[in-house]
Amino acid sequence: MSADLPADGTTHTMPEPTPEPTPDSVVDAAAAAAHEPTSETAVEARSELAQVEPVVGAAKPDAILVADDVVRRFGGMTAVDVEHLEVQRGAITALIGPNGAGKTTFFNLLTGFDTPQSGTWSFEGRSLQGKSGARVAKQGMVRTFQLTKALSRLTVLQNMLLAAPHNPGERFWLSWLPFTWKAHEKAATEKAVEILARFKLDDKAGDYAGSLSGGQRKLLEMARALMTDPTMIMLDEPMAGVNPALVQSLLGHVQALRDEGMTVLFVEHDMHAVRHISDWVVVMAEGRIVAEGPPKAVMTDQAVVDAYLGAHHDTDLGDDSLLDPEILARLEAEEEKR
Ligand SMILES: Nc1ncnc2c1ncn2[C@@H]1O[C@H](COP(=O)(O)OP(=O)(O)OP(=O)(O)O)[C@@H](O)[C@H]1O
Repeated sequence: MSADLPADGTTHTMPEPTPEPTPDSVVDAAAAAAHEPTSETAVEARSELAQVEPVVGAAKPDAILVADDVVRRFGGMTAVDVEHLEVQRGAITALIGPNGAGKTTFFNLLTGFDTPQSGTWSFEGRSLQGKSGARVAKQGMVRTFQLTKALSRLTVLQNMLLAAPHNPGERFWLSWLPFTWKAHEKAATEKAVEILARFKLDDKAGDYAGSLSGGQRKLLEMARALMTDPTMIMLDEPMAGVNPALVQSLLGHVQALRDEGMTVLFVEHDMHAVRHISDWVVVMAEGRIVAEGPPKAVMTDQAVVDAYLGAHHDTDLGDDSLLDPEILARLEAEEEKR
């Protein structure tokens, strides 16, 4: 992780232009949204989750992340009080809830960017308690960061290289051996360009990250995380501030990660972004998990409706107008198949 990243996991964003929808982004979205699972893990995860009872704290057949009694208080206020959560391997799990529900705090705790008053949690059977964000990432659980001011002054490629693991240039004694870091830099650059191409950002490699549109920044955040070949990717509000045309493309990219066998957990407060792509939805309100289950079941759960309506009366539980009708039809057809 870069020293430029804030230690407390907070984020800073710069004002950004809203890009016009382009035919390319829509075509790209259509291709991505039509993506069918290609990994056995993803197919298995789906069918295993279909057998799980949608109750809070439900055991998962193949849990990759397990959290118990995680409590975080700020002064007298309890921001997070999660009794038990299991996240299924190979699936997309959405952590949703109204503003102030404790999602970001819980996310920061799990990824080593904040410390709870109590609690235990483990990833692939190994405890993550007390481990720093960098150690958590080394174990294969990698989170995205919103572009900080410092990172936006670097080029897209420099951002990617900063995220590369085991950069020998960072180690004093290795920095004296040019052949070591040159070979590493070459390999890292090739990998970065390959990942950027996947997100159609390769032609932006030399541009300042701060010049990217909202949607392109989100893609760069995902691309950076992939530099470490994670087993599980944790996305921090992947759709926030993104132009509707690119939302579809982003959803497709998130699905593609899952369909290649990665486990995805993402935090989002907007329901519409969640219901078409998630295999499982976990809902937080006032620090606690109030519901979990498949998207359809969760959206009609009274505790969820109450939590959202209690937090803001004008919350829209699913604005499909953000989705292109053709993409929406495909997503709905996929949902039906599940
Ligand atoms: N560093 C902090 N100091 C004091 N209170 C905090 C701190 N961080 C979060 N909180 C409080 O904890 C509660 C949960 O906040 P959190 O940001 O985790 O919610 P959230 O569900 O992510 O909300 P949003 O969707 O608005 O981002 C809120 O009441 C918030 O004000």
